[in-house]
Amino acid sequence: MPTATTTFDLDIRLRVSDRSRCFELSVQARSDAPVLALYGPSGAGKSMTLQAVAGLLRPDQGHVRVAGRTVFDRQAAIDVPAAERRVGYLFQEHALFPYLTVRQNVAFGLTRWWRPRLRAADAERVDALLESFGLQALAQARPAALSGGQRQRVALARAMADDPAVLLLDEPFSALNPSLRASLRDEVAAVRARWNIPLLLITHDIDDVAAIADQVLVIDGGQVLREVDLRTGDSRETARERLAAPPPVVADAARRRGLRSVVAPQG
Ligand SMILES: Nc1ncnc2c1ncn2[C@@H]1O[C@H](COP(=O)(O)OP(=O)(O)OP(=O)(O)O)[C@@H](O)[C@H]1O
Repeated sequence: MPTATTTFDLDIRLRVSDRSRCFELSVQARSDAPVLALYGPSGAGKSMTLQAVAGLLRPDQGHVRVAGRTVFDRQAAIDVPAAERRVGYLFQEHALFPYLTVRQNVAFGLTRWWRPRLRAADAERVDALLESFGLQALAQARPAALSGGQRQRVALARAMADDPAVLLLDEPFSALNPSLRASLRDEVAAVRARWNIPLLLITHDIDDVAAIADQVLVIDGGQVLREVDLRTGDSRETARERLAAPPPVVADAARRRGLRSVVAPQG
């Protein structure tokens, strides 16, 4: 059973269809890992899962509990709006507002259309984030004038502005030059440690998983096929081989028994 403060307690069931195709998502997971990764190929259902956690997509059935708080429960008719979930979201392309300065981008989530000026406490937090992310000198710059790494730092600072309980990262490194990826993975890991905030990361890149994940849910066809805990037993290299192995046929049955157990690798 999950504890009252389990970081992620997910039971997300959702069916989407258009005229020619239909996709069923059924993801059940519980985790207290500092960095949880959903790892799988294109079309596996990773983004849908992340969107359901963020409140950008409403499941048909199930529940979403984040840091001990129920933000969605179909049966209990709970559906907390995205803006009130205390979930920071780092988008794939970082999605910075091109006409806003770095400071305005970071502050964006703290302003409202009826209150465009920052409150004093919020302004202090924005300044602290700019300092913490080494962005003070760039505060008045626009995104077009920044490097890929600097843009990621702005996006991370913006995601942290509203004091989230968790951070969701959607393929955070895929838009970056390969030579930057390694250092930015380190940077994300450092941010996580500095702010002591749990991360849920989706990726199709095994190098991301090997570099920063503590626990991995291997997902394909809308289901979790295997769970691997990188903190126990094997070295990261061995775990990497296990993640690359074909999915075990017993995975589905094991998943139904409860995802806290690590499903043994086959082959
Ligand atoms: N309205 C829809 N009707 C039918 N299928 C859909 C619909 N919307 C999304 N899908 C399918 O759902 C599946 C899961 O999509 P999702 O975006 O979650 O995948 P993903 O694992 O994040 O992939 P990627 O890494 O490419 O972003 C995909 O196969 C997608 O084509």
